[in-house]
Amino acid sequence: MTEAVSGDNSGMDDTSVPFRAGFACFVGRPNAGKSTLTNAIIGSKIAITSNRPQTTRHVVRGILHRPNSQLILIDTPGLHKPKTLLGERLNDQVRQTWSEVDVVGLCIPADEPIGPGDRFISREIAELKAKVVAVVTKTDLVSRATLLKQLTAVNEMADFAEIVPVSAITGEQIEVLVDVLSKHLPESPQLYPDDMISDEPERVMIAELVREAALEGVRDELPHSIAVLIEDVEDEETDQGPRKKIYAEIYVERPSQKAIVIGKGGSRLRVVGTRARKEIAKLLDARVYLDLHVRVAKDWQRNPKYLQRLGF
Ligand SMILES: Nc1nc2c(ncn2[C@@H]2O[C@H](COP(=O)(O)OP(=O)(O)OP(=O)(O)O)[C@@H](O)[C@H]2O)c(=O)[nH]1
Repeated sequence: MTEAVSGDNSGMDDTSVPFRAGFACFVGRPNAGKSTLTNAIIGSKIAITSNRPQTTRHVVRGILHRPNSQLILIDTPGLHKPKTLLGERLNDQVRQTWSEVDVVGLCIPADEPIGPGDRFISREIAELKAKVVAVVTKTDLVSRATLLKQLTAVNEMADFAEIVPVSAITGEQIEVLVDVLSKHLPESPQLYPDDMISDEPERVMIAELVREAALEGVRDELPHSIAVLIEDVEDEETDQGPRKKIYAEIYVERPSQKAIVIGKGGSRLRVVGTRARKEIAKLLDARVYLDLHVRVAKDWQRNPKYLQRLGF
């Protein structure tokens, strides 16, 4: 059980407490709430979330600065049964990430019984050098009694360093979780400068925002068939001042999917462009011009050439 107290040490200059820094990631079966939790902790929209499983593709990092620690969060895609080359590469990427972190937070939803998926992942991470903290997510969805039962079940499932119940939606216990994760980091000097919240390449983050906008409202029709490549980002001067000119390509697998993305007379693509542009402008804190193209790349999920181009 967690024994950490949530504390705001800001302003304190306590040299007797060693500085800790390192990497942490959340793992868990699809839909366990990993991305939402990462967002709640970092406080900025850097990992794509959706109510469909397996939407997190890229390893995204957020950096959390505290007076005595620096926690670097890595967001991994869910481990799943690989059906395509993309699936296999994603699983390799997940295992690679797991082997590099200091602390792993195993996310188990409070509102669903523990299943074979949770046990499978739990066994895999038990082999790692990392400390494993069990995170019981979505506590806002259950009663205290149900939560207590789930905490007991999690406690019996494996030997965790700690168990922390949280709700990413209400924010309950988020600070406690950060304290617990930070406590298990190794003693180390700061690894990144103070003002960084992410070292994910800007283009990957921009691509995620375009992808999210393109999927909005049509997730059922095109769940995994969309990928986005940022071809170029240019700084340009205009009469209204500087702005970023971004060239993005949306890849789909079939002409029918291209039609869905573009919509009648290009109507949907305009909405996608506007939505994505606003989000990108927020991310970059700049004026943005977005040039969007939709291309059909047959079976890109199975084609090593495309996968490489798209960064997998
Ligand atoms: N009520 C409630 N819902 C949550 C909470 N955390 C996540 N969810 C919802 O659960 C669903 C899945 O959350 P994600 O964060 O996308 O889950 P994930 O584990 O990253 O999923 P994959 O990317 O598929 O591996 C979304 O609909 C979230 O809104 C929470 O604390 N409370």
